[in-house]
Amino acid sequence: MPGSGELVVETTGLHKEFRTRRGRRVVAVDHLDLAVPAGGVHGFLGPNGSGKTTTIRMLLGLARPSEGRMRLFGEPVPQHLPAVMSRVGAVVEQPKFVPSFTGRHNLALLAHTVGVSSRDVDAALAQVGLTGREKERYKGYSLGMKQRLAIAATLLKSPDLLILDEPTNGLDPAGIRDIRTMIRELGESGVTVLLSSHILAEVQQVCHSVSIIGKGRLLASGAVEDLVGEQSVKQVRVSVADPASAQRILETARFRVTRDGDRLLVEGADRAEHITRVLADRQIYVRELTPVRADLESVFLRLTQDTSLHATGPQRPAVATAPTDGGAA
Ligand SMILES: Nc1ncnc2c1ncn2[C@@H]1O[C@H](COP(=O)(O)OP(=O)(O)OP(=O)(O)O)[C@@H](O)[C@H]1O
Repeated sequence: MPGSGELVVETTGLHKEFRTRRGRRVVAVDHLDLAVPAGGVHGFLGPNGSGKTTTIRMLLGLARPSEGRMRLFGEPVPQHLPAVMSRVGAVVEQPKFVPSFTGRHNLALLAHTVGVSSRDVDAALAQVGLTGREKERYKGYSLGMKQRLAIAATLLKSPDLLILDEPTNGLDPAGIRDIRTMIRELGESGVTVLLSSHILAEVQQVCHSVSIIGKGRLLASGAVEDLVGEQSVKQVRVSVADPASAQRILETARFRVTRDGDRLLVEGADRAEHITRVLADRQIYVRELTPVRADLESVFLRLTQDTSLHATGPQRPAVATAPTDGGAA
């Protein structure tokens, strides 16, 4: 196991450009600095097409970077990939299982090739919650069960790092919940999980830390709590007897107000006193006034929407959030 404080995954200035058949340049990953600490679940978040899969493919030696450096467990890759690959499990695409074989038979075949025992097969099946379903044929498995078997296959060699690329894609809500629980348990068991996803609400419940990317660039990274705290929307939720009148009064006083059921969301968390006074002057008395904390989803939306407003160019946030006003073409 890596020591505490050690980075399991690290990229510095990682850059990848593709050329389309017509010769157009596509920047898939733009000078990306990633730092994934040991232990727990790290979310690798970004909208579709933001460069997550390309980054993961480069880490695994499946694509060649145009520029930049990468390390896994402190070792430079792809140069030292053979030395560290035994510690890495990855589900990037659906592995090829034999449809007519049972789940267990498929895993046993793989176990044979990686040289682990049938006891390890049963342990991996138990870890992904397939115990009791292992004697069913693979072709009868639901998408969620297939995904779990794919993860079980990577667990056979007891990896220290598990890389999962959009593992809940195409699953129904129950399947998503099952996979989420499983990922959380894996993170708690000491495995470092790098979980790529564009589904934010999902990730917030599972991840300890995240890196958020947009258009191949790092927009923010750090502990979920810190990101949510720093990027808080600076709104207050106001409850009054007559929200419609209160909204009119506050808007006249140049506050930005939105309706939230029978309450109001007012921008300007630092102006709580002013809000109370403006309303009291018109005989409207505040029953509740609470600051609204952002969730990861609203942080993500704001950050990724901001990137669409700025030209592309390298940004290197030191620790937490990247400035969104520094992009240069
Ligand atoms: N082989 C390729 N040739 C040309 N462009 C590519 C190639 N692979 C990826 N791209 C482009 O690179 C960008 C990043 O793609 P990538 O698949 O890494 O994003 P992603 O964040 O994983 O997206 P998704 O969530 O949709 O899987 C996209 O614009 C994509 O079209």
